[in-house]
Amino acid sequence: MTVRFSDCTYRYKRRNRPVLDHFTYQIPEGVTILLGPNGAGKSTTLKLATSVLTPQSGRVTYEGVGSGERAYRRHVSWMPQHITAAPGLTCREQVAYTGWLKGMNRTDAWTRAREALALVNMAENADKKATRLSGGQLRRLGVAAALVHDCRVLLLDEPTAGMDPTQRRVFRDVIAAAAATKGIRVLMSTHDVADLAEDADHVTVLADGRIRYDGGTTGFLSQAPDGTPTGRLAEAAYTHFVHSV
Ligand SMILES: Nc1ncnc2c1ncn2[C@@H]1O[C@H](COP(=O)(O)OP(=O)(O)OP(=O)(O)O)[C@@H](O)[C@H]1O
Repeated sequence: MTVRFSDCTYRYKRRNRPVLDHFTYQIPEGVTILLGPNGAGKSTTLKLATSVLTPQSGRVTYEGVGSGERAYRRHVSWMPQHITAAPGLTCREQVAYTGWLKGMNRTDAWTRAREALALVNMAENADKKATRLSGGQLRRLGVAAALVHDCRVLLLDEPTAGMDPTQRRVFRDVIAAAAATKGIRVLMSTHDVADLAEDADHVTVLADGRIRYDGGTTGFLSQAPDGTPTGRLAEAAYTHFVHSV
């Protein structure tokens, strides 16, 4: 049960070339990182999957439900790039409020907000004002808000941008644990090739709107040239797929 792109073409207004041209893809199981150079089409792909954009031709579906339908958004959730702390609300209130906006009743939203915060290691901050969180904590609050209802697919567009290495590690551990606990699929774009590829289950590399690699992390790393130092395998494999095809 996943999000599928079937023969999708998307072109921005006033651009001759489509960003995605007859693009077919499905979000794999577990945690997938979406890599690609600037302008490759990662954000466009994620925006189509979130239903913010609609393809001019082709379809984006979850189990046959089109991305424009209300039911689609029950299964597919996303974290915005910029999380805003709601003034005056505690973390639990902010997450519960999101649940309520998504159609949950107040009691369920309140209970599930506590569970979602625990899932992202924020239980101890439940009663803290959201405006007092650090940047890394605020993104985890964003993940809790995205997970407050029972979604099956979670989309994240460069969620670790601007984080320091420690925050990045905490964040991706949280995502991996949440994905495993809830059995959801996660698609996460990133430029942090070096330290993320080794943690993901799956890697998709996009360049010029085309998929250059879509497979397991081990297969991805194995494409690094012989003799590449261990710490640089992901970067070397990425360079191979982006520049040699
Ligand atoms: N609103 C828009 N209007 C016109 N062109 C756009 C718009 N948004 C993106 N583009 C163009 O579409 C192409 C793909 O952009 P997209 O943001 O999907 O790439 P990306 O892989 O996410 O890039 P980055 O890594 O820089 O965020 C780029 O050439 C970009 O300039």
